[in-house]
Amino acid sequence: MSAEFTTLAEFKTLLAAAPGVDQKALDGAEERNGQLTKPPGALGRLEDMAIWYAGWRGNPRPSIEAPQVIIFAGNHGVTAQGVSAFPTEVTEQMVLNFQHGGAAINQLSKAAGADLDVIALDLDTPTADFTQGPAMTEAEVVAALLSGWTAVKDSTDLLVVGEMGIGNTTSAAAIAHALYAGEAEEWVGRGTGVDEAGLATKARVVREGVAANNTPKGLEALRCLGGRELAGMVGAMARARVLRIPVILDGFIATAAAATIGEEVDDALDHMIAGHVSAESAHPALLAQLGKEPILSLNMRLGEGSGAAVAISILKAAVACHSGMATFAEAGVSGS
Ligand SMILES: O=C(O)c1ccc[n+]([C@@H]2O[C@H](COP(=O)([O-])O)[C@@H](O)[C@H]2O)c1
Ligand SMILES: Cc1cc2nc[nH]c2cc1C
Repeated sequence: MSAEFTTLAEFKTLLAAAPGVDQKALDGAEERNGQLTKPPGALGRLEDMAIWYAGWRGNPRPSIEAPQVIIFAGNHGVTAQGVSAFPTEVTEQMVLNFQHGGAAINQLSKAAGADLDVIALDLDTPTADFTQGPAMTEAEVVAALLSGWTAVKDSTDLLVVGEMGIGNTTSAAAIAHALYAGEAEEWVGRGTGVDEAGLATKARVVREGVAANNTPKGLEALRCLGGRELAGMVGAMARARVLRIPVILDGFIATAAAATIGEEVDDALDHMIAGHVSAESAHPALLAQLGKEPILSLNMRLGEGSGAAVAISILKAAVACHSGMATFAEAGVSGS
């Protein structure tokens, strides 16, 4: 199959043409929700989640049978500046760990009944240090977007995209600073566990990176300040939109990646729900920018799609109630 897009402009055009929510299914799900054997609203946000899911699947009474978790891995030239508590080689070592089934995401995917795919993106060729200019060329970012685009299975009915990339909380902070201004200090956090000096270095690097790239916006922020694994996630999120597959967002890095397409196409994030708020200090502010309320708050800061993978079970519970419960009429229960 020839590549479906070869430039960022073509990618944006595909994303902008992707379908919206199925209003008929959404209305049908609302109506069904009102008939289920519970006081109105008694299942709280589970009700909203199930209706949202039904709308995107185009089915007022859906089920979740085939969740897919995809982890993208990439290396970052900006690590040369000393922005992470761990060395770059950990990215590749953790990819092997994912492949051997030894990481948290292996257990969390299994527990959620999800398939797990791991995609390592040119780990031997880190992106350029973005304090010196763009992290990626257009060809590089398009190649990573395509990896994500083609990784989503047609049969998937719920998608989690996660990442592994030493240094990528600095990339995500730089994207957030470029998109939403504020001070660099507000967007940096401890990542894998840097000390005070590391935090100050991260703020300097973010400030310099945003200035060196002339405060890029949208997909240019992804190209100039992101990394291959962020672009892989964006490609998969966009493909999911085309296939009407709902997406659960993971932590700080996944949310920053999503924000870049939110800037390009108004409603591009409507098929995405925030799985959790991570312990990375700027994640709450980033979620607020996107108007997303997280499902979980568990003080996690692992990445790998881990927080979103835990949230799969919550969404499954919501959809199971919505589609499996009896109505008042079916159960012979008196209404209010
Ligand atoms: O998902 C998050 O919110 C998150 C917060 C802190 C760290 N991480 C993970 O840690 C790595 C990046 O941390 P760092 O310190 O190298 O920038 C990367 O592999 C992420 O998956 C992830
Ligand atoms: C060990 C380790 C595991 C990770 N998983 C995601 N990011 C990570 C960073 C480190 C350092």
